[in-house]
Amino acid sequence: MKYVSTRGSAPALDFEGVTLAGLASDGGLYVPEEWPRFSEAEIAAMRGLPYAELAVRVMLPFVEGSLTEDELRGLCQRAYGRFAHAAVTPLTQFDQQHHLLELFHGPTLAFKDVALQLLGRLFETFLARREDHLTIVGATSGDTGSAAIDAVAGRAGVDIFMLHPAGRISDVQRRQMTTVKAPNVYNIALEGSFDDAQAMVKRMFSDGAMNGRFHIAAVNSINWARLMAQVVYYFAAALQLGGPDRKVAFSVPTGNFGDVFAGYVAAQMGLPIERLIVATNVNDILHRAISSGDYSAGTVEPTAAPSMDIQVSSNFERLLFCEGGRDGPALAAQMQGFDAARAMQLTNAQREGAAALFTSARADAAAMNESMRWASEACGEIIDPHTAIGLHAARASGLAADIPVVTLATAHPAKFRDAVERATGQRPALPTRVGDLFEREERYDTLPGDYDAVAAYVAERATAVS
Ligand SMILES: Cc1ncc(COP(=O)(O)O)c(C=O)c1O
Ligand SMILES: N[C@@H](CCOP(=O)(O)O)C(=O)O
Repeated sequence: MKYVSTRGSAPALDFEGVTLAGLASDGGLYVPEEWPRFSEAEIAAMRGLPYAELAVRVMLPFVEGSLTEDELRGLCQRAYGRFAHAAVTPLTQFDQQHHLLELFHGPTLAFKDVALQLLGRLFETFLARREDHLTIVGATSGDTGSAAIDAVAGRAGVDIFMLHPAGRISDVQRRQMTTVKAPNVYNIALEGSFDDAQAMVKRMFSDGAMNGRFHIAAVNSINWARLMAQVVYYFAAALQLGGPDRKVAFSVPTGNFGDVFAGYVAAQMGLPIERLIVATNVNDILHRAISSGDYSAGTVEPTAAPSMDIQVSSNFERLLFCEGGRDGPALAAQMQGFDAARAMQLTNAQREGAAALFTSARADAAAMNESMRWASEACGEIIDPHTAIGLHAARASGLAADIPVVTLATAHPAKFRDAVERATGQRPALPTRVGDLFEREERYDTLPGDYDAVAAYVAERATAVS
């Protein structure tokens, strides 16, 4: 399997190459040269498989040439062995039509664990084959950071520098990162928004001075391996609800467009999907882009669903590439225009291509709170604010009653206890697997929103490879 950059001028790489590269050298994102496709019979034969085995079946075509089936199986068994639920991503039911895919049974209580538990092990496997040292630089609005740190803390050959927007994530999210003591973990509270942090991470990949000395690597969803692992749970849910004989819709709380793009990949691989609903909070650039073609970034507004407080959504570029005729140079020009103006219009092909599978909805604070209350009062389920936004969009979707709609539950409600308590009057308890989070000492540095300050901080602490 070869991977190409969305901007057309970086070299094509194999799976090992893209996993270690993160962002492509031309600033683009890697996507498979073509989508592997399963027949209906092949998908039907996946019914009833344990999660780790399903993961092997779904991901094998993507790792071809870099991992054997047995190597992939060993990695999946170890990664998913750490989940607190035997089904890894269990499905529960709200009512006749609506279902909840619980993605928060991993060590750090959010869907990010599904991919990052695997990615940490992929790094370890590939590093064992070469003399190298990775300097992971990541940006987080709260959940990627803790999942990535859990996945690589204490591992040889890796340092991780994680930037979060100072004061804009929940106390549980912050402590899950800043109380980790491993010497290879560096937490930076950045004065600015998640978008500022993400822009700095991308800039570091194209900074010759940093790249020349360090092997900069990515744990954000710019790294293809993140999305690949997330494709699996779309298959898991659809198979339980009658797929491939029956179409299923998914409602996905969205920020960086990674999770919902994984659903798009599942559809390209042959999984019958009726609709992918892109659910945003008031930081609604993706809702505007899908509904009217207007991709223009405003100022980030802090909300009670902070992990989705994102305006510049990195994986949207992957969709624009795939639905815009896979024309790298044209997309590079379009993205340069966006970088300069922070605004662009989708082309007709991009709009129409997206409209074939995606719809969107936006939830403000009132809608989000009403959704948490409905789940609690009508169904006895406590859900987190991000999931509530997905559920709001699912219930507003107007899909025919015989189409099952699965809302992705992207975080455990205890990660956002204050917001959940405000909406429902109930304060979710932290699961015992996160231990004595509030007794542990925190360790992090605060830096100004200035690229040079962040680059100097990393350069002083990272391990040079040349
Ligand atoms: C809890 C939670 N829900 C939803 C999202 C949005 O996912 P994505 O960025 O893949 O669209 C995030 C962060 O990205 C998150 O942490
Ligand atoms: N919501 C995310 C933001 C980063 O997204 P990623 O999927 O690109 O890593 C977070 O929790 O950090």
